[in-house]
Amino acid sequence: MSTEREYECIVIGAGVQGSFTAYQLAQRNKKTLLLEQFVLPHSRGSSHGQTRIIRKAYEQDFYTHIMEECYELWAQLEREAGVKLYRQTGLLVMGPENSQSYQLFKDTLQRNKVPMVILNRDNFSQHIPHVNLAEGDGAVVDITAGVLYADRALKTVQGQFQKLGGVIRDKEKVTDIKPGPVVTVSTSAGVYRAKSVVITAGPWANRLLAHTGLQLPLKVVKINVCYWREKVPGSYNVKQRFPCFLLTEGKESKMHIYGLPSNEYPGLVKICYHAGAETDPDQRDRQTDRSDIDILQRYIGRCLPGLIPEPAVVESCMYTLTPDHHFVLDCHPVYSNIVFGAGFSGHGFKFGPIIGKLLCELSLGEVPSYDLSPFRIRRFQAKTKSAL
Ligand SMILES: Cc1cc2nc3c(=O)[nH]c(=O)nc-3n(C[C@H](O)[C@H](O)[C@H](O)COP(=O)(O)OP(=O)(O)OC[C@H]3O[C@@H](n4cnc5c(N)ncnc54)[C@H](O)[C@@H]3O)c2cc1C
Ligand SMILES: O=C(O)[C@@H]1CCCCN1
Repeated sequence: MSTEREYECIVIGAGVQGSFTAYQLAQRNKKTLLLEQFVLPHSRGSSHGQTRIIRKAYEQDFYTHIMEECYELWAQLEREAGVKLYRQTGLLVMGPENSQSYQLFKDTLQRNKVPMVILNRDNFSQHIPHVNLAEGDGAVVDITAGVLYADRALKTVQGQFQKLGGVIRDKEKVTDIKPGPVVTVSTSAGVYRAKSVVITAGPWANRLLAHTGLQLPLKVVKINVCYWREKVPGSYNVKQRFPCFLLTEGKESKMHIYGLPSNEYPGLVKICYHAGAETDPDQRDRQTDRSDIDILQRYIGRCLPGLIPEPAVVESCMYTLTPDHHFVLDCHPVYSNIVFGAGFSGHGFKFGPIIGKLLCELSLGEVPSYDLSPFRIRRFQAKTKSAL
């Protein structure tokens, strides 16, 4: 086999997680191949679109802790590539004052001394114009939060990987993985071998893992990415310092509604529902459920009076959900040189740099920089079907 087909590591899937993993490996001077089934860039997975929220506000300390270093890694990439990837806007968290979820967000921010502001009913509209705070809701702002320029970030990290000598082969679908001390990876265009393989296939994770005899309890859902028109252009604009926002569990829904200031499409504010209907990732566009849009319309009509409660643009994206909505970062239980990152459950983008670092460490057999117990597959126990 020629040396172009032999690598120290092969990463499968060039979304945000695979791209950062490949970049980390190349930074460690590992000869790395990044394989992608579609022509890059594409909009058929989970990492496309112009914007994503970055925040330290979480219900669990472990995410807030990891974000400390993650912000630094984003800034490092910005400096290295000379590109702006992050814009600070703050994140407004709103939710029933007495609910567990809202209190957890607030407590985690306070306990971890994240710069924050607690708003009360009297000063709320002064700070956040054009938003009606629902009866009984509390409001707190994570000052550190903001927007990541997602498409630009992906292009940047892939470019830096290539500058370090990394190889990207797109339009090459992985069709088989043969485990062993050296792993053999077959694609639609050839056969490659590597000491280790990292699977970061997003919604297709279980398709790839099936080749290794492992299945994870993952559910793929389609998200309708909705943009809503401002009645007065600029009212919710990033330049007016309108923040990202997030609703914790409320009356209307068990999950969150969230939004980002108008930015990428002038006059349009991105507001979505944090849940969707199940889909086959290859049949995404055949899933036409719009019940989330009804919920959004009702919320916007009630609480965001400066928006026309009819979506102006609807795009599509997918979440890959785990039962507890925490990520999966682990080594294969039988083949330790096969590593995977999956189930990012609609909140993984901001963690890209650190997930890349952790998957790189796992694939090199190193002790990971953070305690991975919340992310290991053993938490699923009976739900992890293994044919092994
Ligand atoms: C609407 C929406 C809003 C979100 N908002 C936020 C947010 O505000 N903040 C945040 O942090 N996160 C957010 N997320 C979540 C975040 O975007 C995802 O967690 C993240 O993009 C997942 O990346 P990934 O690399 O795991 O998956 P993907 O981006 O799907 O990448 C997997 C890649 O693997 C490739 N692949 C699959 N099978 C094969 C194969 N056989 N051969 C070769 N290649 C293959 C796919 O084509 C794909 O490119 C949001 C997600 C959505 C959908
Ligand atoms: O990861 C995030 O920050 C957002 C929060 C709301 C749902 C979508 N993802």
